Amino acid sequence: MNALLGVEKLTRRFGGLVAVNAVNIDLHQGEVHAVIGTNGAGKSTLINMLSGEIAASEGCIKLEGEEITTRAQSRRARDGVGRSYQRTTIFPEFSVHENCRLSAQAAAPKPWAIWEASRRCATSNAAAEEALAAAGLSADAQRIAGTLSHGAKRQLEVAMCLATRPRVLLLDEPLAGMGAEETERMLALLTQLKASHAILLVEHDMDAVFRIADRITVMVNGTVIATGDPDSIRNNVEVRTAYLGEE
Ligand SMILES: Nc1ncnc2c1ncn2[C@@H]1O[C@H](COP(=O)(O)OP(=O)(O)OP(=O)(O)O)[C@@H](O)[C@H]1O
Repeated sequence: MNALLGVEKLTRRFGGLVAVNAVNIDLHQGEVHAVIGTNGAGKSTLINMLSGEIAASEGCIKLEGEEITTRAQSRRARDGVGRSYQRTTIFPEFSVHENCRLSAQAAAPKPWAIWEASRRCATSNAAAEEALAAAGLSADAQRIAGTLSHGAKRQLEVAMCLATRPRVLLLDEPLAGMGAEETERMLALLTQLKASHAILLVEHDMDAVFRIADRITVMVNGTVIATGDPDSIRNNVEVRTAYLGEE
């Protein structure tokens, strides 16, 4: 099966530091592909290059076989690459629904075309409602976003990403700071979403990663040292030594 998002030899340098070094990674619809690694391994830099937030120094990114390496972030979002952030990015004074609608509108082909506002609004409203339903937040649509629990805020971020109708979801630590129950809810959501999306998951919660991931890529100092299913990664001697801290 062809990758929805394919990455070849992707590299990013910051001055003399090679933060991401010739990384190859394939994301397929129907799979949660987790990227793990110690602090500073290059995981966020990798996501930032895939979403178009920062430019690659070298290498190639293809969406359904078409090269998008130098495409602007806004265009990538329209083309189906959606992302969530490590830190909460919601507007706390706005309702849950408004947060999603704004996200949908920002990803619309002409977000600045105010003379088309009502038509755009209808489209964005529909996208927001669909996204809230998918994320299990419909009942909270009219709540002020800032009053949600931490876990529900992270779910809202995923919903905001879904409101842009992506095919690829790039999720940067969606479980950070969550309690056990919130974690379960998010894992159930990701399991449901993978049927129709390719998901890249950067996450420090190893129990969750090994439970939910179909494929795991391990990075150390910018370089991929292993990729495989959870069992092969668990039993990989290099990974156990370099990352899981075993001799
Ligand atoms: N804008 C930047 N300028 C200079 N160096 C940077 C920049 N962004 C990241 N780095 C460096 O690149 C390396 C990789 O950082 P990155 O944030 O991608 O790691 P990470 O695996 O996401 O870490 P964490 O798990 O702590 O979030 C680190 O050494 C970091 O200090």
